[in-house]
Amino acid sequence: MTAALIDGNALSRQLREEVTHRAAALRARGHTPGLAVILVGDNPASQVYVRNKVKACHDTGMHSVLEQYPATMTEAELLSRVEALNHDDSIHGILVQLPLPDHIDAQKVIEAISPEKDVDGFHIASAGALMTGMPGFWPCTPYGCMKMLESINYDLRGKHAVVIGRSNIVGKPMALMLLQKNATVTICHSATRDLKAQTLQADVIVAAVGKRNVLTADMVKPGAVVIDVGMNRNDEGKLCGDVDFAGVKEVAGWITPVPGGVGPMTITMLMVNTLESAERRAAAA
Ligand SMILES: NC(=O)C1=CN([C@@H]2O[C@H](COP(=O)(O)OP(=O)(O)OC[C@H]3O[C@@H](n4cnc5c(N)ncnc54)[C@H](OP(=O)(O)O)[C@@H]3O)[C@@H](O)[C@H]2O)C=CC1
Ligand SMILES: Nc1nc(=O)c2c([nH]1)NC[C@@H]1CN(c3ccc(C(=O)N[C@@H](CCC(=O)O)C(=O)O)cc3)C=[N+]21
Repeated sequence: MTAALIDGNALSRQLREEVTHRAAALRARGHTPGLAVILVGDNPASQVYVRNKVKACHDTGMHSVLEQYPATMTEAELLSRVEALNHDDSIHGILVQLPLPDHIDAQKVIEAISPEKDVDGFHIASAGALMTGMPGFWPCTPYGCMKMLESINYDLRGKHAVVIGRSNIVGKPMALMLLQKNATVTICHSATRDLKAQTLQADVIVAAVGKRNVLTADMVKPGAVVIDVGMNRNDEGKLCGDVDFAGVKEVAGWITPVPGGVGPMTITMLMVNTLESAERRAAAA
């Protein structure tokens, strides 16, 4: 058996087309959606990601500003930039690219972003809204994974979902979203004793660890849905996920590739969140 591919590029194209239409409607009413991206330091991977985000804004007819600062920027300087963007009416979403240099407290910077503009969904208010089922921005990566499940009409009710990883930006919100759709959810992490015993029970597996080959074919129940969030480099320097794709695709029912899976969906959901922020703002104006 060979798994069906869930194509993040194709699904992104489809969703971005809808975003483009809704952004045009807002522009026509004088409310151009705007995203501000702040990058501190010169991490080459971060530079690629932020450029992709700015390009996605351009492609969907949204306004974007990219603010780049040297790694020597102080925390106080960064907080004052965030504060200025909180009050900038042309900006509906603020994203501070992570990781930040060690001398800056990332959580403090995230909490400085106005929750109305927290399109990353990292603010404590956004996390609380997700946990309690209140309206708020959902973190883009797990939100994109949910859209991928939706795209195959997957009914999560009563299914067993295993999330590997418990970070605040991927694993934990992923588990909450699956729970909200009535899955039975298990969260695994570095202290989990027998990962394979857990994943073999799963109808849906989300791997969000950051290590190659965390999930191999012997760990997957035939027909399961496998979503690979990981972004790693293999020995040849090529991008790869947490899943042994070649092996697992022979067992799984559906699988997401890396590249071309969750990565592009993350950027797409950032566009969706920014658009919705602008729509809310326009409705209140
Ligand atoms: N596609 C995309 O758009 C995005 C991709 N990513 C990628 O996803 C991956 C995860 O990111 P992120 O959540 O930020 O990473 P973190 O490093 O914050 O979290 C990794 C998690 O994996 C757990 N873990 C580590 N080793 C094991 C193991 N052997 N078995 C089970 N669990 C383990 C850790 O456990 P513990 O808590 O106990 O330490 C932790 O909870 C990375 O590769 C990252 O690059 C991230 C964001 C967006
Ligand atoms: N405040 C903040 N918000 C984030 O959302 C955020 C962040 N910081 N820091 C880093 C992680 C990582 N991340 C990715 C987004 C897209 C791809 C992506 O588009 N990947 C392409 C390949 C890109 C390439 O070729 O390198 C793919 O998978 O097909 C990857 C990773 C967002 N993150």
